[in-house]
Amino acid sequence: EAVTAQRCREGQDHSDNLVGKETDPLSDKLSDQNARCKQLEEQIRRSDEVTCNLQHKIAAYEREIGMLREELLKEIGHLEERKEEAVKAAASCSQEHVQSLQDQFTSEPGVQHTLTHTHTPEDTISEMSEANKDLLEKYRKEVALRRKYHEQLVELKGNIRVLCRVKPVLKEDQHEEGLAVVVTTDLNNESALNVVSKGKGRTFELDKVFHPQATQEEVFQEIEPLVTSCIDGYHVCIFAYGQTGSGKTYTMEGSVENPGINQRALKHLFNEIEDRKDMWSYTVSVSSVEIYNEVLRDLLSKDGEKLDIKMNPDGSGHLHVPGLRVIEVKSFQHIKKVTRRNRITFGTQMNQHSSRSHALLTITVLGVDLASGSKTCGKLNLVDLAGSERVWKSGAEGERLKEAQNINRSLLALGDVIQALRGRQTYIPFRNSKLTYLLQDSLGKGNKTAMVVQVSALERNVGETLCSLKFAQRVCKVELGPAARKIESTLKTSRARTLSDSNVSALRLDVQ
Ligand SMILES: Nc1ncnc2c1ncn2[C@@H]1O[C@H](COP(=O)(O)OP(=O)(O)OP(=O)(O)O)[C@@H](O)[C@H]1O
Repeated sequence: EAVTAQRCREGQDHSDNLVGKETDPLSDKLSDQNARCKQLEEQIRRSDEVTCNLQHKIAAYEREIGMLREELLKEIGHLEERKEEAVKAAASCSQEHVQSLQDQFTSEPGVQHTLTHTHTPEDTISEMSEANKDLLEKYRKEVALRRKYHEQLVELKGNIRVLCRVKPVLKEDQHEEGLAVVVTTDLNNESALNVVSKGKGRTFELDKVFHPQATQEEVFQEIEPLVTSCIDGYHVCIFAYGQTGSGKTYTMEGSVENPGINQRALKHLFNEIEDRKDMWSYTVSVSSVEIYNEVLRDLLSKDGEKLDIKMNPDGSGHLHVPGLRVIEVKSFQHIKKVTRRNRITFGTQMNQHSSRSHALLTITVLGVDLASGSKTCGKLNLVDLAGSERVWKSGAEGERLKEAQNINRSLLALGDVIQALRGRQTYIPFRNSKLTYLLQDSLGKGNKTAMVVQVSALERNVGETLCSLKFAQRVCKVELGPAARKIESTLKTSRARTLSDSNVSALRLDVQ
């Protein structure tokens, strides 16, 4: 029995040893995994800390930008006040001077004789014109300072800005299905937009989001610095993107009572030109084209003449559109007369008055500095794109299908160009559509661009809203490098460079 018991104990020890041998590696693995988990938890904690820090930094930068902007505006206000004071002081001083001279002439005939010999009226006039020169010089310096601040402000904001405008729910939307509001803005964060789709929430970060009640003036205020840049000799492109009926035309053209970006930009442009007339002479000209089914038409010609885009035979390397009507305009009223548009519109299931063409209004501003004779050439492209909805949703067939396919193809080409810019590719496919070909000199390096992405807040449009916002985020991540003024001495070469640079990998893209 004792022997049996001894064997049993030995057997037990043996099987314990076996189990121990099998479980040892497992518990080692377990403790390895536990250590790894702890490491990962530590990493997550550190990443959270970094994210939190970055969020604080971003908030601080945004506050700083806000403060800088306020300071700049104040500074501009002060400069304006100082300019007015100086001009007033100079005017009253010269009046007093003239008055006292006249008094002396009339009251003391003897003085006339003395003055003729010691201080002639010509001397006085030349003194006064010297004083005026001084004032003009001061004024020039102030304007230059103002421009510098203005450029800093634009640089601070970045040279490709993606704005989003949420269309308010209108009475005419009320009778249809899918009326729940699924797109919301954030009161505390003016660059965030929340979209709920299939029960899931998603937040998009853009440069600026306008809530549905935002006014036309509020939208324009964001665009205004870019319009001013165009007078300073930059190439600027502002375009509206979004599904049919999302408010592109409302934002760009607006209504009679509530004009949109186009009219406000033109008014601003002519006001600025008037303000600078003592120092600069400007020539403003406009052209207007429509791209419908990949056919380019001149909207300023009587019968919408068909046009083509070609390389300029002058060897400068930039594009031109032979036969395009370019009309010189003298005032805001004049420009309104010549730009009456005639876009091709057809009804689709999405919107009775949907515009199925891309419309481009281009304003060229040539400036001559009266003092130095140097010249600038700015260009403002205002682009109202055709609806971005996917073909299947617009219920298109036959002609309409072809039309929708062309629209989608050109918007896709626009996306590809942006993707290529983002990816620092050596080849940028500008030629894949008439739209991108025409926008070539506004989308490459050295230009300033703002895209207003229009979205509907309603559930029934949520698929298109998500598509538009994804497109917007792609654009948002493209950095075009510092913008470049087009000044005449370097105009030819810089323009040529702008075009050819777009085709090489020299783009300084800072993509996240
Ligand atoms: N912010 C807004 N406030 C008031 N009404 C608006 C606003 N945005 C759009 N609308 C109205 O919604 C309707 C559709 O807008 P709009 O024609 O601008 O859309 P769209 O995107 O240009 O369409 P399409 O692609 O067909 O040109 C119009 O009646 C317009 O007046």
